Amino acid sequence: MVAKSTNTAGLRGQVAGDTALCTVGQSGSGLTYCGYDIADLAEHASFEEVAFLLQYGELPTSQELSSYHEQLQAKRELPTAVCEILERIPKDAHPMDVMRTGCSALGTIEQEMSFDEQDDHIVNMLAKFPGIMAYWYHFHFNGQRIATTSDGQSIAEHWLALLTQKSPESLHIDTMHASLILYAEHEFNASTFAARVAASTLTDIYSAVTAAIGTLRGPLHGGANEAAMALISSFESPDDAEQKLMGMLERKDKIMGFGHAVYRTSDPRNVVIKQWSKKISEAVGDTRLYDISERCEKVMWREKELFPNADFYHASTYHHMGIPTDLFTPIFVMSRVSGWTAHIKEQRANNRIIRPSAGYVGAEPRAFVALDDR
Ligand SMILES: CC(=O)SCCNC(=O)CCNC(=O)[C@H](O)C(C)(C)COP(=O)(O)OP(=O)(O)OC[C@H]1O[C@@H](n2cnc3c(N)ncnc32)[C@H](O)[C@@H]1OP(=O)(O)O
Ligand SMILES: O=C([O-])CC(=O)C(=O)O
Repeated sequence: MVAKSTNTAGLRGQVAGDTALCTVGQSGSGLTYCGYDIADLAEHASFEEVAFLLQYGELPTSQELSSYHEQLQAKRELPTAVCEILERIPKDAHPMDVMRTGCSALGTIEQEMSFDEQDDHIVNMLAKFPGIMAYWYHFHFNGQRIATTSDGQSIAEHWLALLTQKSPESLHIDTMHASLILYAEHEFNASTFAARVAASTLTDIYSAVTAAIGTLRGPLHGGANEAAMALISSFESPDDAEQKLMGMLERKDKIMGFGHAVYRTSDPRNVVIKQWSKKISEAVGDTRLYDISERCEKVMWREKELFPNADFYHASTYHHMGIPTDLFTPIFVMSRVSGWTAHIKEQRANNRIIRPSAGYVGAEPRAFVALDDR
């Protein structure tokens, strides 16, 4: 007899393994990395301190941090072969596909030959991902072969310097640090789980990260920051937003940047990125998108008890920093690679191949029918 559906859609709420890296929603809406509250990290730490924490389990001393900075800076330059591959990717490719291909290409040229080298390759990806995005972007949109090194001390500053080809202002650097910290890690989210599944086969670190990038790309996951931008920019004013949102909810449309698979009442990253969105909007003297976003937040809670997730206020924040919309999700990659690779290390340290079972809901056993008799 064929079994009934186990109805475990999305594996929601099921514990699929252990981690020492992160807790999500333990007190309803809490988020910690290695025991540290996200609000403290976002306020007091740099992204490099957080990346080090995830990679090694402890916050760095100042000596460890300067050595980490030096390692990261030393690895920024892209191999010529990677630049050549980036030049061949079409201009109309989605930048997330560029990140996926860039990561994969890097892994063919700077291969991980042994797991003993994993920490070097983690630093390599953290150092080079901004350059991969910026090189492809400037080659295709500005006809320039940029240098993928910069004077930028941090990954935040380096990325902004490569993107804008000028020294970024300190408000933008601080905002980018906070954003990269908020996006760094989130337990067994879809892309991290994909990375762990890949890692559990004992594949190389670039293959596992490539799988994760492809998974983050979708609009139900990391791609929601771009989709949220499309949403808020389709509204003319807060009143227009309210009116149109009501229609969308009636049609049962998905409202991008709202809701979460784990959090039930709020996403703790929202309060932080919302503050940065307000600051940046005020700094550019244009709070229209911020006001529209706030009205969306109010309507969504009133109508559906749905709240903005980490992606929603990232849209107005990045937009007012002058970042093109389709580069939003690649920034998520530059950050989340810290979390993915920490999970890959953790999986490797205590590995068993991840291979769950399926509840079978197909046809009853039946006799084979020859081709001519069908
Ligand atoms: C960094 C990140 O990846 S955060 C997530 C980014 N993704 C988005 O913002 C996309 C929009 N949001 C969504 O699609 C969902 O909320 C997800 C994918 C994040 C979570 O999905 P689920 O765990 O299945 O959501 P959940 O079980 O809470 O859904 C409950 C109900 O609310 C509805 N709902 C959830 N989110 C939304 C939304 N954004 N807009 C409209 N309705 C929604 C669901 O359709 C469901 O309705 P139903 O019971 O009538 O089917
Ligand atoms: O945890 C999730 O399902 C999605 C998410 O918020 C993230 O990956 O940051």
